[in-house]
Parts: sequence; C-alpha cells; structure tokens
Amino acid sequence: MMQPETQVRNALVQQPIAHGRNAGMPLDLEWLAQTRVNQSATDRRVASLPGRRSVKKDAQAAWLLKALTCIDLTTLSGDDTSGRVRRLCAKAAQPLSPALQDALGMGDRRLTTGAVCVYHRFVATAVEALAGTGIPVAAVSTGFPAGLAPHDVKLREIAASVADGAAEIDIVITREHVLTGNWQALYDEMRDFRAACGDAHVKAILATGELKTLRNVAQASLVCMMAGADFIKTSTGKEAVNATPAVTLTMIRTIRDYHDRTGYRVGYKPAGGIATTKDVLMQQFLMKEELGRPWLEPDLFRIGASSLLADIERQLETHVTGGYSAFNRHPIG
Ligand SMILES: O=C[C@H](O)COP(=O)(O)O
Repeated sequence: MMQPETQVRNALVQQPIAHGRNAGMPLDLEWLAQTRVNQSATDRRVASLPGRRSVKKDAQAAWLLKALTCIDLTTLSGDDTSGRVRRLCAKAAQPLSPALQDALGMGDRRLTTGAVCVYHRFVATAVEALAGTGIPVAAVSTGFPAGLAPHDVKLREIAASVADGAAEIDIVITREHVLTGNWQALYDEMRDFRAACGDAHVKAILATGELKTLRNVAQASLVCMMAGADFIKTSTGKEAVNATPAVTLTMIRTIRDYHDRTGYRVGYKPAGGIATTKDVLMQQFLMKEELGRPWLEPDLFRIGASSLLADIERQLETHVTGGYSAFNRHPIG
C-alpha cells in the first residue's frame, strides 16, 4: 500500500508535458454555427460529480496541494496598496507555514502559488517582490472589469503591463460582441490583444455571468481560442454569477474540441467566488474527468481566487493535526 506521505508528495511530482503555445486559426463561422449546448444534459453531468467527501485524508490533501500550486493569488480591490500587494507576494512564495509543510512530508519541497494577479498599477511592485521566486505576475489589463475603455487605450494598457514585467495578461472581452453575435469583432479584438501581449501569455476573461446562455459561453470560448488565447477564464470576480460547474463543463468541453481539431492545448481558469476546498475540488474533478491529467498542472489550469488559499491551509492543518483550524489563523489568501 502506498505510504500516506508518498501520496501527498506524488501530487506535485508530475511535470507539465511540453506543448506549443496556441497559435490560433482563422475564424471558423461554420464551427460556431454548429456549436450547441444541451442545458439539461449539462445539469445532469454536473449533478453526477463526486462530492468533496468522496476523496478523503491523504488523497484529499494531495488534491489540495495541487490546487494550491494552480492558484493565481489575487487582489483586485479599489483599496489595494503596494503594502497589500507585497504581503500577497510573500504569501505566494510561502503559502504554507514551514511547520505545516514539514508535517505534510513536504519540508524539502518549494511550494508556491501559480501566479500573483494584480491591477496594472501594482505590476512593478509585484515583480520586484517576487524577484528570484520564479512566480509570474499576471496583470488584469484592457479596462478591467467592464472592458469598455477605447480599444487603443486597452492595447496601451497591455503594453504598459508587459513593459513593467507582467508575464501573463488577463484581458476582458467586450461582452456586446457576444451578445450581438458579432464574432468577427470579438475575433479581431482578441487577435489585437494577443499581438499586444507578445511573449506574455494571454488569458481571455469571458465574464460568463453576463453572456446570458451557455451557447454564448461556448461560442465565445471558441472564438477566443481561434484568435490565439493561451487560457480562457470565466469571470472577473465582479459579476453576480461566476465560475459555476455548468460554465466550467461548457468551457472545458470547448477546450477539448479545440484540442481535438487543432492539436493545441488551451488552459482553463475558473475565477470568482471559488473560496472553499469543496468549490475547488469540484473544478479539479471536472478537469480530470473531461480533459485528463495534463490539465491539472499550472501550465494549463489556474484558479483565480482571493480567499481560497486560507481554506486550503485550514483543511491541510486539520488533516495533519486532526483538530479544528480557525480562519483567523490564516489571515492572507
Ligand atoms: O480573477 C480572480 C478573481 O477576481 C477573484 O475573485 P474572488 O475574489 O471571488 O476570489
């Protein structure tokens, strides 16, 4: 039988498989027209997902450690300050206390979150705070969260974030293009964003809670991938409805279709309202069952979250001590 510690350690052993960046493809309107989402089948599939209690003890700790490495540790508040961003970066570089890491048998491993995600204003601060850690800085650019700034201003914001050292840019699409079925406009916009990002990876935020139907979500996902998105992301975290399991299922099935047709692996980032281990395990189970093991690694899976880390820490502490761990013991993340 596998030793408990081995199971936890193995969660982090698998290396991402090498894959080329999504180069995109011409806009294929016929593919979009054929794209349908069966709402009741989607609901049934979501209802069939295993609950948190179906993975226990070491297996659950292993899943949660993997989730931790995929978090884009985020602060996107109007009252953000350089001090808050520096504290967040310190947390990203050392998400678990050394004692907890030791108790999990991971004392010799360097555990970090997948990235730190901030507004453009704080990119330089975060880059400086994370120097030497290898943790990328993601910037929300393009007039986040509404995305209604002039197009040239959005492109300049991307360029400024890249110049300040952002390795990843989370852009927001113009929802009107989706709501009016103007796929050419969405494709052109996304193409421009991708070009402005240069070598920085681009995550396309769809703001799914504002797109009205799952079909719109699927079609917008496809258009963004056709235009070269490295990741598709559900939400800004500011919409009323965010990364629901139905939206995740819809988006990752389009990622699977796109991979089947083009060979490109596009990443997925659920974001907004993912605050508990139950929420994140649901997302991970869907990824594993629909896309397979490669999509559980941080190069293809990120979780946009401002408060999830605290619950992961709490559950891991409970796992190693067997006692209750209060939220106030884990103030950041
Ligand atoms: O992209 C990340 C989201 O803005 C975070 O949303 P959250 O604050 O609900 O975790």
